[in-house]
Amino acid sequence: MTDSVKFNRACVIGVGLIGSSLAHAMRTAALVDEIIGVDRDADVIARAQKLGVIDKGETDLVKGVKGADLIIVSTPVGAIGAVAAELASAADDGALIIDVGSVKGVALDAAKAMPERVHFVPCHPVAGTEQSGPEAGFASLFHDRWCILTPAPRDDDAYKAAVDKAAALWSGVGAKVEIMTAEHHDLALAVTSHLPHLIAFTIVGAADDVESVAAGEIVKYSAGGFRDFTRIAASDPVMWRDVFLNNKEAVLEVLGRFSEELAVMQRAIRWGDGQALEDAFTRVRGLRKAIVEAGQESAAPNFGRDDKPR
Ligand SMILES: NC(=O)c1ccc[n+]([C@@H]2O[C@H](COP(=O)([O-])OP(=O)(O)OC[C@H]3O[C@@H](n4cnc5c(N)ncnc54)[C@H](O)[C@@H]3O)[C@@H](O)[C@H]2O)c1
Ligand SMILES: O=C(O)C(=O)C[C@]1(C(=O)O)C=C[C@@H](O)C=C1
Repeated sequence: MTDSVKFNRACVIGVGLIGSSLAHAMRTAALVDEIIGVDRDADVIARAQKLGVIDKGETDLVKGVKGADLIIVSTPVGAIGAVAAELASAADDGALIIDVGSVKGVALDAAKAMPERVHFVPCHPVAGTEQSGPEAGFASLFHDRWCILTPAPRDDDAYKAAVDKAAALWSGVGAKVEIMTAEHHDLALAVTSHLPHLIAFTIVGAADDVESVAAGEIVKYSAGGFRDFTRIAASDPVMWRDVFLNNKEAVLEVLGRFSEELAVMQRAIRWGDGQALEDAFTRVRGLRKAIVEAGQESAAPNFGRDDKPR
């Protein structure tokens, strides 16, 4: 395992929340000399440059990645395949390519399709917020958070070294690194991230549909639980559209189980079965305790981080 790592030129493709956070974090940790931003939106490039997130910017990927020894694909998941296909010929020999997508099956397919001269290591930092765009990024986003790597099945030494380098990069920005298969990642994250987002989008939508409760009342009485759901439901629609389209099977599997549990609750409420409700709530309360003890809970609303712009 490589202990420390340093890049000459990083190219961040998709300079939004995660791309700009990684740019800030790499700069803070002195892991890179120069950062080039590539985004399909020229306005994002202009804003990122003004904020000092990137040194130079480009809307043309082929020009932007020239000379980069590190390429970070931080676009929505639905764009990873097409971006990787361009990188197959545009990236310099020996370049390390990572993505940060929330679904790993699609990134693994892209990594497998890469020529051997470049090294694509799929990554997912399990850290984020409901905000998007270059203004939302901050250097400490990845501190003490997990970053999951799902490497391609390549056993040549150059690829193994690239996986080590990717791990060292994430450690260098404060993350804890874990390696697993893309399939396992996508099922685990369907449970811990994708289904919760789907539920939040649905709950907030359902509240909006209850015509006899005025919108003003929803705002007025949103002090606790519902307010937390509205934060999650404010997440980027394009990002989440792509997550659900690209992790269809795992999400449908956990959604099926959720629906069964919900039906059990519905039945207990209908029949006044207090014991069933109490037993179910007691069982899940233990999970929250375990998460807090493992230090994985975040103190909303600003995650306890001083440098997070709000
Ligand atoms: N937001 C989170 O909490 C979070 C956490 C971990 C991982 N992720 C993953 O990180 C990735 C980026 O998410 P984000 O929240 O930073 O999104 P974002 O909307 O803040 O930024 C995405 C950027 O990508 C650009 N883009 C889109 N398609 C492009 C293309 N084909 N070529 C170049 N640029 C393109 C957009 O213009 C935008 O600036 C997603 O894959 C997401 O699943 C997000
Ligand atoms: O805290 C939040 O706002 C998040 O939604 C972050 C979160 C998550 O579900 O935990 C969202 C998507 C990612 O792929 C990783 C992290």
